Amino acid sequence: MSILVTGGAGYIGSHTVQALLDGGYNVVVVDNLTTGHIESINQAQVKFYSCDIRDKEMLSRIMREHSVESVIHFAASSLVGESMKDPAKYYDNNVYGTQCLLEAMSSQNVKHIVFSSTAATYGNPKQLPILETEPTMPTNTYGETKLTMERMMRWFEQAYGMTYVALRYFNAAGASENGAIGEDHTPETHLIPLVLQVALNQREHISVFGDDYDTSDGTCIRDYIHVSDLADAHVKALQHLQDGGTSDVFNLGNGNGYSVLEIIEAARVVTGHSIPARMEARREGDPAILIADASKAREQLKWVPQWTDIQQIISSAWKWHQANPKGYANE
Ligand SMILES: NC(=O)c1ccc[n+]([C@@H]2O[C@H](COP(=O)([O-])OP(=O)(O)OC[C@H]3O[C@@H](n4cnc5c(N)ncnc54)[C@H](O)[C@@H]3O)[C@@H](O)[C@H]2O)c1
Ligand SMILES: O=c1ccn([C@@H]2O[C@H](COP(=O)(O)OP(=O)(O)O[C@H]3O[C@H](CO)[C@H](O)[C@H](O)[C@H]3O)[C@@H](O)[C@H]2O)c(=O)[nH]1
Repeated sequence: MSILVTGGAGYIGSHTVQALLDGGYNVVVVDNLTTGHIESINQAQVKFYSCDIRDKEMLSRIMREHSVESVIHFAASSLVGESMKDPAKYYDNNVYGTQCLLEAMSSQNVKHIVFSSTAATYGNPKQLPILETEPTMPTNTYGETKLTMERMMRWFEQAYGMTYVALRYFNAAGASENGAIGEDHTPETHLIPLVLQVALNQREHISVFGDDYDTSDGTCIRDYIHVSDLADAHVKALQHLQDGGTSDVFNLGNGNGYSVLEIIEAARVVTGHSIPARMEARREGDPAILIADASKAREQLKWVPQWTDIQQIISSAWKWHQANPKGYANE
């Protein structure tokens, strides 16, 4: 029996693959390598297929050949800004891609799926910190497609009986403790790696997208969660389903909000670099504040994040970026 990981060569996927291997699982990865890196996969331990999730036939064949029992589904397009400019790409890759995956699963009688959802499903929340019961009103196409994917799973469960866990994560950050894998996106759009590129003198300054939000310092507030804690939550969610647990939705975050300016300041302390910042216009689709209440995952999945300090999280990313200033291209 194997676990199929879609998008397993990506940032969060590769860390989860490592956590699954550490947990003794057989792992099969499918990834079309649009944003992922083959170097992030240990091919001696993992069966890797260069495959697009929209290729239903190939997915079905892989599931059959490897007696796939459950799926962990990361493969998606996931940039808020891009999703506002190219919504068709997001409906095609995220919604249609997930439909193909679920159809392949039902054709092969694969029973469980753990799925990457996002805080972007909430939009601008009315209550903070955000509980899973908060209304979902996405402010961007990316969040809308993720919500559609969640709903699709609910209907597929009713029709075909497969159970799912949707993990709504907040902002992933950091790198593996042993320094083997980390975040490498081209182009990079995420705040922490961009700030660290300034510290590496690869960029002259960090742009701050809007300082006129209704927050303490006017910049957006996010809840940053370490990628290894996310990986651990996936293994726990998988075990929940394998143990007969019901389908559910869980937030994954630390419950602490940091503004863009606070992240830049924390990175100055970690790196010792002045990290010049320049105020710019708002980025389309950005909600002002996203902070998780993840007590449900703590209680029901027994998930306990280990990386709760923002300087620790940034230090872990800094270690990776210093050792791999060009990402996986270094190797
Ligand atoms: N990074 C975050 O802060 C964050 C927060 C919330 C949710 N998420 C979600 O987590 C998941 C992983 O995010 P990430 O930051 O690791 O992204 P990533 O881009 O590093 O990883 C995505 C992987 O999926 C692959 N992929 C994309 N489309 C594919 C397709 N059609 N067929 C096969 N493979 C495909 C890519 O090549 C890549 O390896 C995404 O679904 C994202 O929406 C990320
Ligand atoms: O150069 C930059 C980059 C980002 N930001 C700001 O920093 C904050 C964080 O932005 P990121 O791009 O790092 O992350 P997002 O909050 O946009 O999105 C991330 O977290 C979301 C959930 O909260 C989604 O799931 C998504 O996949 C993931 O990219 C935002 O306010 C953004 O406007 C800047 O000011 N300057």
